[in-house]
Amino acid sequence: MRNIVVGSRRSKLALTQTNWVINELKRLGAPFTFEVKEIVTKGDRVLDVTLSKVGGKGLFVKEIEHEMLTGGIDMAVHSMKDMPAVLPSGLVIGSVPRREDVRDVLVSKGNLSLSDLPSGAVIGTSSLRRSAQLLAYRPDVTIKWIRGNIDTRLAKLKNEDYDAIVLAAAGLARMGWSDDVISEYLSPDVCVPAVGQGALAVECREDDVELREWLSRLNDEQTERAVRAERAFLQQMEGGCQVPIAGYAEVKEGMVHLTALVASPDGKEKYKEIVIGADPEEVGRQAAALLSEQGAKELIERVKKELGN
Ligand SMILES: NCc1[nH]cc(CCC(=O)O)c1CC(=O)O
Repeated sequence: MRNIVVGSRRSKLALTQTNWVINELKRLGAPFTFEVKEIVTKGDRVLDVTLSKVGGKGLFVKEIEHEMLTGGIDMAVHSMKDMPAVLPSGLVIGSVPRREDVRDVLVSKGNLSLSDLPSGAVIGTSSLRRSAQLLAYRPDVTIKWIRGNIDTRLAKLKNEDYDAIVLAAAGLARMGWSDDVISEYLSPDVCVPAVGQGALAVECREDDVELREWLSRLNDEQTERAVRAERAFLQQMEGGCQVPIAGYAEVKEGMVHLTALVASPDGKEKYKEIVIGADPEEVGRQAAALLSEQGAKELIERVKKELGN
């Protein structure tokens, strides 16, 4: 029986997601044995600065992809949100399993909602996307950067001077936290989720026909089409991690409904559109074109220049 070596980051979330996929494949009857190989990525080593400053989302997947291309591992499970819009040649996303809750959630001291937090409240996040949208809704709160995995952030909320933090509902659920810790599910109208949020990407070599056959059985077509639209939008915007970008699609009666957003870091400038269509990539490109026309492209160029690249 073929042994599939599955590369995974060492974090509890990564290992949980990896083991979930392995168990699903076993349940479907895949004729493989599985072995998990832990890989420490640059994103895991650099914990002291915001991600946007050290090179963005590619940090969590680059080393894993290198091992896959050189045969050290056969497959890897990533949070879709951490995947750059374009994959290296020779690798594919072999499966997009059914998506978890896509929403961001507020976890606050005293169980207060975003509108009930007092003026000047300190909210912890290290996501430009979240901070821009929080500030757009509540310009009177203070954003304070916070890093570390989900458990670390919850501990920091308890022990440090944060009044609230924002996390992905999906991460909390996968880590086994009860929704009792959640003070408010933020509506996608208030905080548009990140491209790929709540979804997984199972990556493998393009020419691994045998493994792809089994991965395809774990694929959820609606999630896949939604994520394709979001990622096509992300690719067109080419904003990297430096500008707040959000994209969230749903498939309803066969049509892809994409909400796309680009904002300034202070949340004062905001471009947002909903595009509906049958072809995911086309929907993503259309959303990018619409926002660009309105001024999002100029905003991205301006922010890049201000940051000196
Ligand atoms: N930013 C890191 C990250 N990458 C994936 C998740 C878990 C949720 C998901 O898959 O969207 C998280 C934690 C979070 O944002 O709260």
